[in-house]
Amino acid sequence: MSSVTDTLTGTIIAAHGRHYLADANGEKLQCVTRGKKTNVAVGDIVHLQKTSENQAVIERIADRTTLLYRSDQYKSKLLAANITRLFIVVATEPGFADDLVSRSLVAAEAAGIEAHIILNKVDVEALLPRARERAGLYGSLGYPVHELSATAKPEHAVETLTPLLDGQSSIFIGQSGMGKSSLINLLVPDADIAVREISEALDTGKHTTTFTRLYWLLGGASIIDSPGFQEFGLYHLSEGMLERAFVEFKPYLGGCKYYNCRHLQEPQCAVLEAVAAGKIARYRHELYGQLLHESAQTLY
Ligand SMILES: Nc1nc2c(ncn2[C@@H]2O[C@H](COP(=O)(O)OP(=O)(O)OP(=O)(O)O)[C@@H](O)[C@H]2O)c(=O)[nH]1
Ligand SMILES: [Zn+2]
Repeated sequence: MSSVTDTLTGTIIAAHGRHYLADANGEKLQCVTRGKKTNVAVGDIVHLQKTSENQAVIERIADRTTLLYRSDQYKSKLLAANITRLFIVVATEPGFADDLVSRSLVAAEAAGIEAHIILNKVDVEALLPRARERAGLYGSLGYPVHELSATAKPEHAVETLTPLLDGQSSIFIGQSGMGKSSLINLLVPDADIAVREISEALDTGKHTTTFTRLYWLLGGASIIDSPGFQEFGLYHLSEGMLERAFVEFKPYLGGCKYYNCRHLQEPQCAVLEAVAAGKIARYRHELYGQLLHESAQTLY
C-alpha cells in the first residue's frame, strides 16, 4: 500500500490546459504543477509527489532529449517532449497547406527530430497525382513520404507504419480532416477507450479531440496524437536556427559573400543564387523570409 508521501516517476500522457495526466508504471495520476507553471509537455518524464490516491504534484521535469513547440508573438506552446519522430499527415483531400507542412518540418529540424510525411487517402484517385506531386517536393528534400489509405487499405497502412513506429517515440500532427484519428485507431485498437478514460480523468467533458495524448505501443514505443491545427507559429526560432532548419540551404551556407548574410537581398548570396537557379523552391525561400520576420517580433 503506497503512502501519500510517495515520490514516483511517470510519463505525462495527456495535457489539457494546466491539467495533466501521468502514467507511473500503469498507475494513472491527475497532476498539477506547483504555482502557475505551464512548462510541462506530453511525453515529459516527471518526478511526482502523490497528494491522494489518484492525484499528484509535478515536482520536477527530467531533462528532455527533444522538445517540439510552436509559438506566436506572445507565448510558446509545448507540443511534445522526448519524441524521436514526427509524422506529418496530409491527404489527397481536403487540400493541405504547404505552409503548415514546411513549418512543421522546420520545427522538427530545429528540435532535432526526424520528420516523415504520410500521404493518406490515396484511394481518392482523381486527386492523387497532384497530391503526390506536392508531397514529392518534400520527398526530394530527403523527407520520406509514405502513401496510405486508412480506410481503403487499413492492413497495408498498419504494415507500412508499424516498422516506422517500432522503438520510437512518435507524434502525429496534421490539419483537421487528414485522417490522423483514423490512422491512430488502426495502430492503437483501444484508443477510443483510452481517450474516454483520459477525458474523464481530466474532466474535459465531450471535448475529446482537443487535447494531446500519448499511447503506448508494444515494446515501449509510443505515439502521440495531437489536435488538428490551422497555424504553426515559429516565433521562437533564431535566425541562425532558421537557416539551418531549411535542409536544402545547407550546401550553400558559408558560400555567401558576407559571413553574416541573411539570404534575403544581399549581393552574391549563395542561397539566393540557388533560388534563382531553381535549386531551392521559391516558396520555401519565401517562407524562410517570413519566419525570419516572425522571429524578430517576439514580445517575450
Ligand atoms: N477516402 C478516405 N477517407 C478517409 C481516409 N482516412 C480517413 N478518411 C475519412 O476522412 C475523414 C476525417 O478523418 P479523421 O480520421 O477524423 O481525420 P483527423 O485528421 O483525425 O481530423 P480531426 O479529428 O479533425 O483532427 C473521416 O470521414 C474519415 O473516414 C482514407 O484513407 N480514405
Ligand atoms: Zn546568403
